[in-house]
Amino acid sequence: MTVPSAGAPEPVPSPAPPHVDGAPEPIPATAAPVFVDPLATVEPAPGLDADGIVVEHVHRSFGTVQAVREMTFHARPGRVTALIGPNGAGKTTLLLMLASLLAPDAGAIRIARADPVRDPRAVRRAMGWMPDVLGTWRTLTPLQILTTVGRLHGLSRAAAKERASELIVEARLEELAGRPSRVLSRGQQQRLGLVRALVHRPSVLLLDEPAAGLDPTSRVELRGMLRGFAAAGGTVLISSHDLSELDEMADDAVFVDRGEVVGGERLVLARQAAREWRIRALDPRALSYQLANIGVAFDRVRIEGDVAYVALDRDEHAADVLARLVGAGVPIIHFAPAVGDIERTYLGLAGGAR
Ligand SMILES: Nc1ncnc2c1ncn2[C@@H]1O[C@H](COP(=O)(O)OP(=O)(O)OP(=O)(O)O)[C@@H](O)[C@H]1O
Repeated sequence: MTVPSAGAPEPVPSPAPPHVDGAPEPIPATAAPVFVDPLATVEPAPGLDADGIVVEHVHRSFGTVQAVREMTFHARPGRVTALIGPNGAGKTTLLLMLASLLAPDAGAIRIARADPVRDPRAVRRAMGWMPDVLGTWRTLTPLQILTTVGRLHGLSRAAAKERASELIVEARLEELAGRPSRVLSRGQQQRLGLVRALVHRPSVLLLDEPAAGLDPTSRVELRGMLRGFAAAGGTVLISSHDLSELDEMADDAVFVDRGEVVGGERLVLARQAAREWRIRALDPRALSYQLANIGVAFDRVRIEGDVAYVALDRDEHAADVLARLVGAGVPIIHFAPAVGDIERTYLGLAGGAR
C-alpha cells in the first residue's frame, strides 16, 4: 500500500540504542524519528496529461461552506486507490465533480485525459460510476435496467441485451433477472449497481461504499473483480469508511480532511502512529509474564481474554518483541498487526496529527 507522500522528509537512520550486558533492552515507548517504507514514493506533481484520474488544486463551495478547498492527487491506471476521510471531508463532492455531475469552482480534473467540464460525454464514456445507493428504476427488472443503460451508452439493441445477460451472470442475479428491482436486497442492489457501472466497459471506475451490505462471499468477489479490473489496466477509485476492507483492496490511499488532501509532515506523523499487534500464545500467562519481563511498558499492553494487544511504534520493534518472546520460550501461535496500514494512518490522523 503506497500513501502519496508529497513533501515527506527523507528517512533518518536511528542510532543503535545502548545495551547493558545481561539486561534485556527496553522496548522504546516513544516513536523514534524513523520511517522506513520501501513502498513510499514522493510523487511528482501530476501533469494534466497523465492517464487515470488527475485532480489538481480543485475547489468547490456551497454558499459559505467550502466542501472541497484544496485537492490534488493522481489515481493511476493499474491500481486501486482508496479515498478516505471522516464525515463531511468532501469525498462525495469530489466524486460528483469527477463524475461530471458538479463543476469545480477552481482547479482542473481529467478522467482518462478528458475534462469533465468541457467534455462530459467523453468522461461518461470512459468512466463507470457506482453511487452508494442504486437509485434506479424500481419497477424495471435488472435485465431491463442493464439493457437500458447499454442503449443509453449507444449499444445496439442486440449488443445491449447480450451485454446485460453477461453482466447478470457476473452479478449472480440470474434468478432475479426478471423480477422488479425493488425486490432486491441491499447486497443484491450493490451487485447490480456494480455491473451497471461496467456496462460500457469503462477504463475508470468510481465506487462509493461498494461493499456496504455485501455478504462475505460477495465481498471476496468484489475484491477479485476490482483487482482484475486494475490488472487489465483500469483505474479504480473507492470511497469507503470500511478501512479494513480498503486495507485489503487498495494499493494507494488519498486521505482527505476538511476539504483538503492530507499530505506532508502530518501524513508522515500519522503513518508513524503506534500500531497494536495481536498476540496469542498456547500459554497466555507465560505471554503476559514475558511481555513484562522483556521490557514492554505495561501501558502499551492490553489483555483481552487470552489475547494480548501490544502498541508498538515500528515494525522493527514488533520483530524484536516476537524474537524475544520466542527466545524466552513462550509458545506463540499468532502474532499479527491488529490494524492495517490505512486504518493505522487514519487513526493516527484522527488521533491528533493535524
Ligand atoms: N449541496 C450542498 N449544499 C450545502 N452544503 C453541502 C452540499 N453538499 C455537501 N455540502 C457540505 O460540504 C461538506 C462536504 O460534504 P460531502 O458530502 O462532500 O462530505 P463526505 O466526505 O462525502 O461525507 P460523508 O463521509 O459523511 O459522506 C459538508 O460540510 C457538507 O455539509
